[in-house]
Amino acid sequence: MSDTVDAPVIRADEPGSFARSVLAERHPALIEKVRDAFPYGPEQHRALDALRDNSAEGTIPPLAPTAYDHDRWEVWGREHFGRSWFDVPFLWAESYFYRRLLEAVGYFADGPWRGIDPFRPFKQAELHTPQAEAELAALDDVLRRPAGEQAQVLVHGSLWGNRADLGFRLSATGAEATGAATPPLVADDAEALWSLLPVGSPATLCVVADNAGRELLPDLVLIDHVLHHGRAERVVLQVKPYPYYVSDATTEDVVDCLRRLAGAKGAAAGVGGRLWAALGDGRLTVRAHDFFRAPLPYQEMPGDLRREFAGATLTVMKGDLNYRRLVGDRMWPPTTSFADRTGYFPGPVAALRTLKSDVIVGLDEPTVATLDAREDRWRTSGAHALIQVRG
Ligand SMILES: O=P(O)(O)OC[C@@]1(O)O[C@H](CO)[C@@H](O)[C@@H]1O
Repeated sequence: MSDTVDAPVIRADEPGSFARSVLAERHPALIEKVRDAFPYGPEQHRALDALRDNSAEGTIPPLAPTAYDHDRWEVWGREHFGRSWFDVPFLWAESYFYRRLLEAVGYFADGPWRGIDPFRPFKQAELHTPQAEAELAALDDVLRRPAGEQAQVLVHGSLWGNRADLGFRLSATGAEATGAATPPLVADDAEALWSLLPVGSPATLCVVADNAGRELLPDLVLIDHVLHHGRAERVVLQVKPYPYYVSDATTEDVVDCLRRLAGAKGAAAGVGGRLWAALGDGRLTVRAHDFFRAPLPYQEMPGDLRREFAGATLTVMKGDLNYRRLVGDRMWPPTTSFADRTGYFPGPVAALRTLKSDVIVGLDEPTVATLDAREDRWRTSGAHALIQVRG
């Protein structure tokens, strides 16, 4: 690891970079989308205007001393307050932007808007699109196939479901946004993943969720498969403790998805019913550890979370943000070993991720050469995906 540990931390200081486009283009667009989705009052409009102006040009302000979780952000933000949003680590800047956005809409304040998820309308709409309907109907066929085939299809469903996040679609176009064809994976350790969960083993699977809506639905279907086919005795689903990165799943989103499944027709309803029962008898647990909304890499996880991961037979990290936190949000040479980068992780870990930011490790030379030769933006377009496992 030591030869690559100095890979540059990703920041948004370079005009034209992906990170810059997220802060300078996606974030202002998101503020307007949230503003339009709710009948907010003048105070919230003023706060949203202030956040828009500040995050475009200003320096990063600390939270007010009376703010919810002020003390934690004082520590997390010590080195960054007072600097430009573009000069601090990209991971930190995005995370703090979401914290400030919640503040602006009154999420933490006493009053009627407390606890109202500003992204909920978008997450809910996703559950009722024709695509979601078709994906649920397709389960009638998929769940009749042999178990091994189901496993293969469902892991890909969960993987490509990651392409569906709203933050990504705020700037993606064409095939990137609609998610047309799915090319071969740039790394595919699916076999290693399933070998860690043999049928009949007393495994505990931990799934660290990413997005709600159209990603969480296939995640839940995959979890049902694992429990129903005896590949794990227990599953722990980790979600975010508060709304984050637009579409990230919270407990409320899990409940919405379960209701959607249970209320669907055919095989999907069976999945919903089984998962509902699994929550009732403790085979499935939902947790929302506080660290999942920290602006930090998993290498800095606290002891209790470390112990939790250590107790799992396998931890599956869903999505791009979890990948960045898992391997470190740096410009690694793409052939850097995934096993080395995740060596600190306290147990077997798998990443299921579509490529939507600059970070990438664990590729072989020929794959990198082919991608470089064919596409300018293969790291960030969302057109490619991977399954990587460290056993
Ligand atoms: O974790 P997800 O949902 O797969 O992806 C989230 C994400 O693509 O959105 C941001 C840009 O809006 C990226 O920086 C980030 O990694």
